[in-house]
Amino acid sequence: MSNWLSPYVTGSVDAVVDLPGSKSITNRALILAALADGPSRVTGTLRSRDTDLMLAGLAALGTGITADPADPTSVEVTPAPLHGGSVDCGLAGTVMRFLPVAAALATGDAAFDGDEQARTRPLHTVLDALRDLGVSIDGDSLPFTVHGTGAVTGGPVTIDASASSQFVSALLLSAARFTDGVQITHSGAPVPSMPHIDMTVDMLRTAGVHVEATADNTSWTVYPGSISAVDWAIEPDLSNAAAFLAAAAATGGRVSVPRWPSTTTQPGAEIVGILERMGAVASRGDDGLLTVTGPDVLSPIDADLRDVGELTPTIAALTALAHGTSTLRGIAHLRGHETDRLAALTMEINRLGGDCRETDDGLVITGVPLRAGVWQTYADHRMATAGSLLGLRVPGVEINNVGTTAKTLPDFVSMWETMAGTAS
Ligand SMILES: O=C(O)C1=C[C@@H](OP(=O)(O)O)[C@@H](O)[C@H](O)C1
Ligand SMILES: C=C(OP(=O)(O)O)C(=O)O
Repeated sequence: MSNWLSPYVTGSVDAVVDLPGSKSITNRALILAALADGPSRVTGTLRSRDTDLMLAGLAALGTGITADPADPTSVEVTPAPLHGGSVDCGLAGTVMRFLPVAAALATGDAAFDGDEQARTRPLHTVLDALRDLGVSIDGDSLPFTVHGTGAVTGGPVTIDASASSQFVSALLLSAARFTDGVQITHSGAPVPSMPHIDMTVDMLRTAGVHVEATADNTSWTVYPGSISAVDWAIEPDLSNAAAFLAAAAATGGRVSVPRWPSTTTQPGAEIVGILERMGAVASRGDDGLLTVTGPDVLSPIDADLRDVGELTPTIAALTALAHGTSTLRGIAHLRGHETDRLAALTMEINRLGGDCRETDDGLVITGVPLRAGVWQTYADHRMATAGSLLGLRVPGVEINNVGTTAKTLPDFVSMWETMAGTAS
């Protein structure tokens, strides 16, 4: 795969970057719309590999999906009784975990497969939970087949969700349509990415679903009932915004992101506080314009990223540019993301002459002078954006397969080059 020379800036960036919709909110809205009691319109839909796979998967199972030809981010979703079909999950966690639960409500066999690399991502927890809830499934990882009978009994189920919050979100999203709803008990090490479960609960409530969660983050109940059709307006993707805001921090420059929500369930919003801890200054105007201004020198941090693991590649790249040693903890579960992100970040930062060490649950990174080199991405969109961040400060960083950013941000290269002032 070809390499892309990521832009190097001698000064600082100064840009306004408008981000497309959130992957996480889009794929939840699409599932809820497909299971709702009437048609829904989703506006600001992210159109990227992960979300297009969700659209295609729902359509393959019988849901009516119509994108406005004049504005593909405006999508009409018309629920229909689900039937069997073939679903490609790509490398999308939200598709491989959320959709099988909806497919259990179908009449017929739903066959799931995905990228080679997706076959090793943790998945059996959600399939075992479905089995416990009365669903017949062949397989424990991709590829597998859900034998839907048109109904799921549901009821109590105990799972270990310490490898991914998506196991809980997956069950919650479809459970109102189970005959007995669901009562999930988590048993195991703490659940990562908790704000993503809060996002699921929040969206279920918006769709009129009765859902309860205990304060200790170990059990959730969804009562059986209908899911209301909702016209969903998707917020910009704040996790994708993080890499651009981090560019301001890395270069002592300024990046603004319009339409930053005043309140949000997206964990990506936490990037602002993290950048402030590293020395940046942030403000949000009444018009929703969030601006980050970078410091002359980046300070190291000691941060528990368990809730915001998705931000790790961005933060790790920044700490490799900071003056001092940073410790990132609480992120052992990143070994089951698109790739083993702890190993990948260590390998690639060190390949550029950096000083990164893996621990049991994270990374220890010391900022040292870096050199040119090829940054491998392991089919991971966030590895590509992390390498690009280093490329702003280190001349000659080439990103292998930058196209992997299409997973959640197909326009990444042009947006990044425009921000850096190198767009042709
Ligand atoms: O539910 C979601 O939309 C997500 C949950 C998180 O997964 P994990 O809990 O596996 O970290 C996050 O990292 C992923 O990018 C999106
Ligand atoms: C972990 C991620 O994705 P997925 O939804 O595929 O788990 C991510 O986008 O950082």
